[in-house]
Amino acid sequence: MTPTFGARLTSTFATAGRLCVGIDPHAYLLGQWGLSDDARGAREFGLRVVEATVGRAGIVKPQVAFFERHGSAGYAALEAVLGAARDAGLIVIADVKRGDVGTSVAAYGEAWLTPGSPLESDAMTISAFQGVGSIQAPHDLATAHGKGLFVLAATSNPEAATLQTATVTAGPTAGTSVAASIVADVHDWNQLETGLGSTGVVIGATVALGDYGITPRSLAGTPILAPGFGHQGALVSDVGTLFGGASSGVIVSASRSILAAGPSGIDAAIGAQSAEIAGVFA
Ligand SMILES: O=C(O)c1cc(=O)[nH]c(=O)n1[C@@H]1O[C@H](COP(=O)(O)O)[C@@H](O)[C@H]1O
Repeated sequence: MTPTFGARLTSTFATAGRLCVGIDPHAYLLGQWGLSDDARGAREFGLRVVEATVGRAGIVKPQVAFFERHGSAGYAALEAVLGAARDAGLIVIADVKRGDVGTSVAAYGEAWLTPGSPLESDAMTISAFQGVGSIQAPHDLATAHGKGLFVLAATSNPEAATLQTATVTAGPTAGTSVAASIVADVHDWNQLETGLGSTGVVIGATVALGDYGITPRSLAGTPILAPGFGHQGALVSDVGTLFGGASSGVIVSASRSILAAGPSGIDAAIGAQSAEIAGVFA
């Protein structure tokens, strides 16, 4: 039987740690790396990051936007990077942040989570701001194939707080914040699994859970993709303060702070970041 995504994540935490290396080929980074700002540059950049991650961390997160900038050639580059990462045994989280009415988001799920699809990944980021019910089809598809979802809840960008702390006025989660409501619905899904579930949430390491009314207990069994470390200012040493009892589900995600090391320094940068995280979680 195919292992669940939650089970794969649990064993990756044990064997390779919980660093997620973001693959974000910003134009300025391609320049710093001596690469062209085109699909070929993005491909070489992505493949080099994958190579550097193998043996030093277990998870990568290609940010699809930086490949999409280059059109269809960028997508071909992305396919090569996704394939190389999956062939190397890394967990690949496609950072696509898709969201739409259910029938359309179902097709997004098929694109990123169907085994054998050109863009096959192990998990995708997804938006439930059209209602958690709108992502039921990708959830079911993910479950069927041992894949995962990471649902945006409390994102790292400061301008998101006004909307994400707004109060839900109807339904079973009435009275909670939008972010806490999403966390609660995801928690319900994960109760159907034992151990770490396969549906995660995205909670920025730059936010305070209390400001959103999110309790560590409501995150039990839910993987947490936590971007915001490094360039956006969050410190790995603060994980315990930020996530408390929910820390065991945290994936520490960083992109620019690692990628800025350049092609010759990236191996050491990933190794050092992994070691720091291992020290904090020891
Ligand atoms: O889903 C994400 O990964 C994400 C969610 C969020 O709330 N904030 C956030 O920064 N991200 C992504 O995480 C990465 C952060 O990059 P750095 O700030 O360079 O580490 C980018 O690819 C963002 O798109």
